[in-house]
Amino acid sequence: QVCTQVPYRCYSTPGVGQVQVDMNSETGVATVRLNRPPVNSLNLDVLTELGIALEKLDADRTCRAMVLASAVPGIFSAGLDILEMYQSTPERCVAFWRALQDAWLGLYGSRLVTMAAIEGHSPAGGCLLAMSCDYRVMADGKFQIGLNETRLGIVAPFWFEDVMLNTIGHRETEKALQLGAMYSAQQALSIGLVDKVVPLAEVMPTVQGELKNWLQIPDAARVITKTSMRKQVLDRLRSQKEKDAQFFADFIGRDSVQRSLGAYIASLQKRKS
Ligand SMILES: CCCCCCCCC/C=C/C(=O)SCCNC(=O)CCNC(=O)[C@H](O)C(C)(C)COP(=O)(O)OP(=O)(O)OC[C@H]1O[C@@H](n2cnc3c(N)ncnc32)[C@H](O)[C@@H]1OP(=O)(O)O
Repeated sequence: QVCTQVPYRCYSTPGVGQVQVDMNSETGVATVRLNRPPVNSLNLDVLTELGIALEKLDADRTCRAMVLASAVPGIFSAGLDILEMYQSTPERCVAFWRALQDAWLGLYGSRLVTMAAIEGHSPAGGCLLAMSCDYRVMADGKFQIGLNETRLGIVAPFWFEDVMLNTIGHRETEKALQLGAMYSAQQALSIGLVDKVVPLAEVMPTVQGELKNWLQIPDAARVITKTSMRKQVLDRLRSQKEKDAQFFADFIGRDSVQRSLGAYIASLQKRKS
């Protein structure tokens, strides 16, 4: 559904879609909010919606920037939906992985200025989304961010690794990935995983302020520069998408990986009781 009120255009019905897009055509800035309570875990549907939303914004010539945020308080995104990887079928796994690849290629390769407003926890796939933006502002306090895959007994794929390498460098990435490290906002700031840390209520105003700097730069020059910086990493996945999807399905289907995921799900539930 599309609402036509100017200057806002909504690509989804507010409060209904799992990926809500508000486009302000006066400023050229779109706000994309993940909206899948309780934790914005990324399943096949959300990833497909996100991929389509990014594609539409990229094609919208009035759009110059996108803020990626959450409609769920306290959570940016809990990462990939673990239930998509646990006791699934190989066919579903491949479809799920393709949707993730496409959403990521759309985000990392976007011509728009992209900013992550991290107003909550951001593990694994959530951290990947944030790192794939051009700039990150995170709320100070109890929230954590990082690629924690090894703690689940799974492995961050090479393109997650590439994005982290390009964000925080080789040494920090080696430690972060092996340990499955989760960082507080202040720790994330100190290693360059986020660009600014502010109180929760200041995250959005800070993002809007920073956007002004980015939007002063002529789009064409900035986009050529961004493409040149990111092309190698994008091409590495583009050239082996099917192989990567098949590898994911095979890896996830292993008994040992399924056992690890089962134990991790149980530990999440136990934490609550
Ligand atoms: C070689 C390469 C080959 C390929 C190898 C494979 C590569 C795969 C790459 C993987 C990337 C990933 O993103 S893997 C995903 C990693 N994500 C995580 O580890 C996040 C785990 N979640 C948490 O830590 C927490 O939930 C957190 C996000 C901080 C929020 O804490 P809260 O206390 O607010 O909420 P909780 O009570 O814990 O969670 C609410 C409910 O949501 C569920 N839940 C939480 N996270 C979930 C998730 N990611 N997927 C599904 N469900 C989730 C909980 O179980 C609860 O379910 P109920 O009990 O039913 O209510």
